[in-house]
Amino acid sequence: MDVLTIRGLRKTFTLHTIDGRTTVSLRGVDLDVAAGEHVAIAGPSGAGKSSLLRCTQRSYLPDEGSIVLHTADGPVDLVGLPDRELARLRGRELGYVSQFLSAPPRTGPWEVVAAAARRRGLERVEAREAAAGSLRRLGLDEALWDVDCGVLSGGERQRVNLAAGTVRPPRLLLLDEPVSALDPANRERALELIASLAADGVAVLAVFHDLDAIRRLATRVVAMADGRIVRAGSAEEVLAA
Ligand SMILES: Nc1ncnc2c1ncn2[C@@H]1O[C@H](COP(=O)(O)OP(=O)(O)OP(=O)(O)O)[C@@H](O)[C@H]1O
Repeated sequence: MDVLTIRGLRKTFTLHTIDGRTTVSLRGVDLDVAAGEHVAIAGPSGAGKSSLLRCTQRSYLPDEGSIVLHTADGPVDLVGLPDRELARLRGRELGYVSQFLSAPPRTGPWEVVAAAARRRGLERVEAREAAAGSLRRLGLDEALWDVDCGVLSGGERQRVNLAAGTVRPPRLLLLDEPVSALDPANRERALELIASLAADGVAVLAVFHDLDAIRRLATRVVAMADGRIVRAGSAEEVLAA
């Protein structure tokens, strides 16, 4: 069952500060991601990997094409979706985990992750419990659960981010380098958590620079170059090429 259907996606940036020069980041991308699939996007710097994730999250608005999320209420094209509808979907069905945590001031990890669980439909008490389970699973020291996220280390923040993205997982989860700041033991916990999402039917679209993570997690790899998908297949096939 497809969760995400992308067709003819194009994105060009106009650099107003440099005489209106343009950079093309996506030159017509077609991609499907099914429930329980983990699709890793590989490719050199500047290939368009993050642009593809950001267009799907709709933090970038594409110039052309469609990005259809097959939600509980039927298919929805995220391109052109009104902001209110988009905000509702981002809470419940579309998750995005970047390298960086953006938490409101003076909130702690437990509160941040519980708020994510509540947006996905859990009641207050269950949300707190689910958040505690996620933080524990990612090995975040309990002494840190109520401290201001602003004082956490990069690796601690990354785990809070991942816990918020995966607690009560959404239908489609976008991951942009989610384990880049983690030490080996915590990286291992995080990869195990991400691997377990497939069993819940979550569709994952991810960018990892780390080839070992791609080999372990991806059910399919798509290689991008110069704004296009140039190859797709198993991790072995695509990474060998
Ligand atoms: N906000 C932006 N403004 C202008 N140009 C951008 C912007 N975002 C991306 N680009 C351009 O689009 C192209 C693709 O960038 P993108 O970040 O998607 O590549 P990437 O494959 O994720 O690279 P990396 O692996 O280095 O993160 C690049 O040429 C980049 O300069």
